[in-house]
Amino acid sequence: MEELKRAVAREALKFIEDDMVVGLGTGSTTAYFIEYLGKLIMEGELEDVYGVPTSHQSRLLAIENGIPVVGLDEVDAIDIAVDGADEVDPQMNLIKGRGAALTMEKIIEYRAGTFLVLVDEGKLVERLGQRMPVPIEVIPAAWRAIAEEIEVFNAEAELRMASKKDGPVVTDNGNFILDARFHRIDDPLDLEIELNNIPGVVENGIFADIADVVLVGTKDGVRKMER
Ligand SMILES: O=C[C@H](O)[C@H](O)[C@H](O)COP(=O)(O)O
Repeated sequence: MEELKRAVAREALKFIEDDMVVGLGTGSTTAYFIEYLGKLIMEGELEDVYGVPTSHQSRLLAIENGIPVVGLDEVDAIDIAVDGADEVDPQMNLIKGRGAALTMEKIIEYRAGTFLVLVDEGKLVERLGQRMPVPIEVIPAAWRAIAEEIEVFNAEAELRMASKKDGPVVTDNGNFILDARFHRIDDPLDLEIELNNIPGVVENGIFADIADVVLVGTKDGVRKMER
């Protein structure tokens, strides 16, 4: 599994050129990409490349690996964003947010000229929600009211609890995460919009219609899905 992640991360380097501003995703797959990108920059193979992190994790990793980091409000545009995903359907709609970084990820990836997704073949599903719940970032005071409201969508939502801290996971933005299991997601784009209409929802982990290229690591090599 780790080898498949490394393979897609290496392949993603082919999309990076001098003078690019690169959105740096969050998670274990992107961590390899950040490591390899840093190496190319440090060796002088790539020049004037800047990274815009999507989380504390990617910011720390970028600094550690020698990638110059800038904030979203310091750049005119993002040329490409590179990130992992938790599920990918045949239309390249995604579920993201296992690492609770979905809000900043979506803000940056929505604005990128190209959004490149890196997954292993185990993440491919026929229908979103088949394996993973949809993470929803919520304002803390509203978590219970939103969890109840989500039942209208034929789903059960659970407050995500932390493992190395007592109590709930707190996102980089100071909010809580609800993990919502939907019985069936027929229209990802529609559900993404509907969930964001609930007051107190900051963002949700359905990324419909924004991925441009998906690199899939398989035992037989890296496969490319494209719009
Ligand atoms: O919040 C986390 C992100 O959406 C990750 O990009 C996603 O969970 C994939 O992570 P990994 O590459 O570790 O499977």
